[in-house]
Amino acid sequence: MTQTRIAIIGGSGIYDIDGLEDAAWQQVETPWGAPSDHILTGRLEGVGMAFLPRHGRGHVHAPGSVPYRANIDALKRLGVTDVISVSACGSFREAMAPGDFVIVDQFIDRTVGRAASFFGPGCVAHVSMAHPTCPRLGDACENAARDAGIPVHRGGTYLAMEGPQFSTLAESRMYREAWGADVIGMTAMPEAKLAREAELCYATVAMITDYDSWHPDHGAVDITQIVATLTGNADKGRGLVARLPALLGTDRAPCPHGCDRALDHAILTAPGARDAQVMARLDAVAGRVL
Ligand SMILES: CSC[C@H]1O[C@H](OP(=O)(O)O)[C@H](O)[C@@H]1O
Ligand SMILES: Nc1ncnc2[nH]cnc12
Repeated sequence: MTQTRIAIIGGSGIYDIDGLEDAAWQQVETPWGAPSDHILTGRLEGVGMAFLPRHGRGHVHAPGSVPYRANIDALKRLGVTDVISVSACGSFREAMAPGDFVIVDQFIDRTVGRAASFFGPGCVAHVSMAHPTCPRLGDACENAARDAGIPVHRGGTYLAMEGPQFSTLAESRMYREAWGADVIGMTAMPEAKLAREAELCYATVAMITDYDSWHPDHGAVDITQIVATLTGNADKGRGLVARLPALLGTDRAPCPHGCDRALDHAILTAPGARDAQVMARLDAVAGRVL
């Protein structure tokens, strides 16, 4: 039986978590460069935890320059089994109001130019992204949010835009009306793709901060309002995280949805045709099958 290790990737406004026993910020090196920051490790109710601020402490990484591959590799290297990605998001639905949380289950990837795979020439792999988030982890996030009294919606499609500018009104209407997206952010892709390649269970918790620009009563997105909403929701985020260890437990059975076996039939490059240098970089991410 594997030991559970829960990672929280903190989004905008979340640069630290408190309450960890044996807390220490650890520097982790990866073949993909340095992660966004050192990683805070420790234990919560006997369960191993790791916290990584996606934009770095002080918010130094823009959505397009977050080192997504290094971040996921570093978490895998630390023995993480489950990744909960927390993201400040705009909402395309009246009912998903600022202050609410949405447990996202689908993504539309509109990012461009970000390194979106650990694989490539020398070792080619294709994983399924049909169901990009882990329902078991989604259950834990939903239950943790409900226990903490947070208004939570289960299921939603996250439109990942490139940014850093917010959407035009025409884009906002298109994403909402024609594409059926529910929330919008700038960072869940390629993070979710990389987590799947690294065989990690992954869930996104969208913290709604605004109505983007489509809503006739709310006008354009305003970063001041976003930050105020985020600050006001910090306790909710803490409440959700605090409940996760009890819900996930210390011993982790294989994922019933197969997230931890995503590479079983994914690698196409014949063993004799694989590039040794490329293979060396995949030691943490794909070591189980290489
Ligand atoms: C602070 S508004 C825009 C910024 O916030 C979100 O970041 P994260 O997903 O890391 O919480 C959004 O994706 C943008 O990067
Ligand atoms: N409206 C919005 N668009 C993109 N990212 C966001 N993060 C928070 N609000 C957002």
